[in-house]
Amino acid sequence: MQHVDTLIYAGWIIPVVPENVVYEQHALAIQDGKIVGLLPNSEAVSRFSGRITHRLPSHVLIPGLINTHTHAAMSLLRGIADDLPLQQWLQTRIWPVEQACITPEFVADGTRLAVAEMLRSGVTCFNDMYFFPDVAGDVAAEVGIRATIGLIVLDFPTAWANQASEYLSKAKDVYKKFQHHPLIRTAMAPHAPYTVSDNALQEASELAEQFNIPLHIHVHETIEEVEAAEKEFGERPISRLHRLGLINSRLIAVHATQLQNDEIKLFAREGVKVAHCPESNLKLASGFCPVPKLSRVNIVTALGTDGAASNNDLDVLGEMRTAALLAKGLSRDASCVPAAEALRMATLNGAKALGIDHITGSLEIGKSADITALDLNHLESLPIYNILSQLVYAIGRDKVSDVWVAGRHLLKARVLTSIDIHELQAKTWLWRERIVKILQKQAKEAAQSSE
Ligand SMILES: CSC[C@H]1O[C@@H](n2cnc3c(O)ncnc32)[C@H](O)[C@@H]1O
Ligand SMILES: [Zn+2]
Repeated sequence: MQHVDTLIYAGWIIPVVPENVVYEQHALAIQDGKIVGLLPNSEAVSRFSGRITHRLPSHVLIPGLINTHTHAAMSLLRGIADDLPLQQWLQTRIWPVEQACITPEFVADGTRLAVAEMLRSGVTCFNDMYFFPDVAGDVAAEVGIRATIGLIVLDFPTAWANQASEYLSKAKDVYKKFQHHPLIRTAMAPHAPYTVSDNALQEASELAEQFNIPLHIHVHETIEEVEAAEKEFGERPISRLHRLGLINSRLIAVHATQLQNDEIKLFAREGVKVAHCPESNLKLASGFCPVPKLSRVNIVTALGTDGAASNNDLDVLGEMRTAALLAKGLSRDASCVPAAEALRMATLNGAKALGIDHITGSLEIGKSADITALDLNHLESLPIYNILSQLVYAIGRDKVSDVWVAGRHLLKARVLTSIDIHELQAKTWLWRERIVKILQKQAKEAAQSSE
């Protein structure tokens, strides 16, 4: 009999690795934050005794979901600008507000709000890109969620830095700050080809190489982005990134809605990973990432929500469903992105994109106990013939009951254990008041300048 920290008896376990396997009546044993046993309940009873034991007979355990692209703190901007295309949304609505309200406090409170939402949606890891990445990393560490924090680079001044050289020097500091943290990693995060110069892109790429971390960038998000680059530089952004040395296996290409066949071949050859954000792309009418073509050539495609100001939620379970339905609808092939592939995109592929698939992304012995439990004993999720079908096509994030990150129970029967939600709600209401004032002032100024 082996004594372990936690033993979870479950109705079903979908480990993701091996592929297309569903274990019924199985248990997970956890010691020191890692999975040390995955075996039938009947055997677990005599092999393990848990200091804490959970009996979840109507639940399915899956690897914690991974949000491969978000701007966490933008949760505080949810709903301030809807029904606009990307550039209008960014330039006329989002950037002016960000210019007026971004502070370390905004990022701390916004990131905590996002983390609370993500944990309650079954997300155990997120890949962030936002101002004050040091603060976002501190919040993630304090709550106990796994995160890759984007070391942002832009070519214009913001509250975080004044010019590319300052962004790059702060990137080094933030990288060092989290270098040895067990849950927090970093990635270089130049915002997009249209906001970062050749020099800064190259330097960001060199730092990614030096630090051995991913490089995360919005690219080919819309046809307008590609056409503007062709007009201005006579070159498509991916070709420019290739010329500058950024097209390699560290690259997480976010959105990638405009891909020619030669670009897909290039991505496949170089091992580029794609972060597909179907709901943000739909809402901003940005276009469609060619997921079936990418999977045909084995490009790792993961899922992201983007920020809550363009999505407008951080629901990766919802993205799985949208990704599967969108791929089928666009290809007119119902077999495209089957449920198991959608789940792999939201788990293992996210871990692969972030270079942490040796740690997380599947429920395997030796990996971190990053686990999401969903309770299926509800009218909306019965009867159960096919658990994967239920997970991807039928249920919503409200069925997420429990979440563990590195064995730590962060969501217990839908209650967050490391966030004071009353304080968080109060702070969010205060931010709403401040942001409404900013919006009113900006609307007044816009009206005056158009008179
Ligand atoms: C450098 S901090 C991140 C920066 O990105 C902006 N942003 C949010 N969503 C998108 C998107 O879909 N495409 C491009 N840029 C986006 C965000 O507002 C911050 O300014
Ligand atoms: Zn984004």
